[in-house]
Amino acid sequence: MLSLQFIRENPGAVRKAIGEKNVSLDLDALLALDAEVRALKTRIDGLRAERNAISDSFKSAAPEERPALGAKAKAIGAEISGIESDLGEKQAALDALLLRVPNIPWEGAPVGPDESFNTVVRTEGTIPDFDFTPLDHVALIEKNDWADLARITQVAGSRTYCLKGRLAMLEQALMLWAQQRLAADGFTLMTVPALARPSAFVATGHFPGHEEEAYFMPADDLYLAGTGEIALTSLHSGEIIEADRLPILYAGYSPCFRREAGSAGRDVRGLLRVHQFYKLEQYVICRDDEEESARWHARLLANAEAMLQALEIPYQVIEASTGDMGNGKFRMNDIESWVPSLGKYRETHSCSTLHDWQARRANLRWRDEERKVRFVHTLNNTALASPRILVPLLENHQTADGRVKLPAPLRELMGGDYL
Ligand SMILES: Nc1ncnc2c1ncn2[C@@H]1O[C@H](COS(=O)(=O)NC(=O)[C@@H](N)CO)[C@@H](O)[C@H]1O
Repeated sequence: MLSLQFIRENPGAVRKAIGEKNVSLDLDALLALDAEVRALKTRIDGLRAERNAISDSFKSAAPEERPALGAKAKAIGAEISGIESDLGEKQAALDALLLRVPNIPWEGAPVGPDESFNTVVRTEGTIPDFDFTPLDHVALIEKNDWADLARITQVAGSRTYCLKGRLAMLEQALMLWAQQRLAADGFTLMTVPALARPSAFVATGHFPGHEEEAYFMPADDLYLAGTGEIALTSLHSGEIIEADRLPILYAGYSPCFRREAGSAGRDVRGLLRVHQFYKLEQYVICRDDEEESARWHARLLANAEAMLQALEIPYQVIEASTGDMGNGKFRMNDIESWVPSLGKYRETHSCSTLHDWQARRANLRWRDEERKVRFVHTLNNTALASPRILVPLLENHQTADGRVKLPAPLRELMGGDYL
C-alpha cells in the first residue's frame, strides 16, 4: 500500500504504475473518494466546534434561552451522526481501493504486461552435455523407487507426491544444509506455521486478489499459506521495533500450500507444481532506506545463487517485467534453474524488494535514532523450495546408469557420493 499523501502528491507516478502493472483500478475514483472523505471530516469538525461553542455558552445563557440552545445542540448532534455513517461507508470504500494501489516499480524493470517481457540478467553454470539419453526426473524416480507419485493420489488427489527412502532423506539434508548456510549468514531459523488469518494475506498483498489460490478453512476463518513470507510479514505487526534491533533476518521454514487454481494442465507430471511443498524463505525487515533495501536485495539474491552454484545447478537470473512482478514489488528477480528434460530454465527462486508497501499493510514500524516512528522495508527471497529444486538437481546430476551423483556439499550428510 502507498500512503495517501504520496498518492495525492504523485498521481502521475501512481497512474503510470497502475498501467505498467496491468492493475484494474480507477485512480480518479480513489482521489474523488479521498476528497469526499476529507470534506466530510472537515464538516464534522465544524459541527463539533459549533456544538462545543453552544455547550460553552449554555452555562452563561439566560434560563429562557437554554431550551433553544439545547435543541440546536441536539439537532447538530443528529446531523453529525448522519454524516458519520456516510463517512464510515466512504472511508471503507477508500480503504478497499487503497489496498489495490500497486507499488512503483524501479526504473530498470522491463515494461510489459506479463512474463514474456522478463529479461535475462545473467546465466551461470555449464549445461550438462550427456553422452547418453538423459531421463526426466519422473523416470529417474521410478527407476530408483524414490517416490510414490501414483497411489498417493488416491489419498490426496492430484498434484500430490510422497518422497521415499534416499530422496526423502535428500530433501531433509538439502533443507538442513541451506538452514545452516543461512544461520552462518546471520539469519534466525524460524519454523513458521502455514495456518494464517486473512489479515496476514492482506499484509503481504496476496489478498485482495489471490484468494482462490489458498486453501480456506471456514470453520476457523484460517487459510493455509503458500509461503512462509505470510507468517513472517505479520509476526511483528503492531509493534514499534527499536532501531538497534534492525535489520531482522529470518530464515522461515514452512510447509506451503497452493491450490494452483489457475494452473490446470501445466506441469502435471512430477514434482514441479504440487499442492503442498516445503520452502526455506529468506526474509528481511530493515530500515526504510532505499540503498539498504537494494543491498539486502543483492544479498538475498547472492545467497540463493551461491546455493545453486554449490549444488552445481546451472541457472539464469531474470529481471521481472512490471506486469510479472506483482502489485507490491519495487523490484523482483527470479532465478530459473536448468531442467535438461525440458531443455529450458524453470523458476526455482523469486527475490523481491517491497520497500514499505507491505509494512503499511502489516503496520510494521520502527523508531529511528531521532525517535521518529516510520514504516520499515521488507524483502524476501526463496532459499530453497522442495520438491521443485529436486527436479534440476536429479536431472543435471544423473549418470548413464540412472543413478544420481550428489553435489559435494551433500555427500557427507547423505553418507555417500551417490543418492
Ligand atoms: N505449486 C508449487 N509447487 C512446487 N514449488 C512451488 C510451487 N509454487 C511455488 N513454488 C516454489 O516456491 C518458490 C517461491 O514461490 S514464489 O511464489 O515465486 N515466491 C514466494 O513465495 C516468495 N515468498 C519467495 O519465496 C518458487 O520459485 C518455486 O520454486
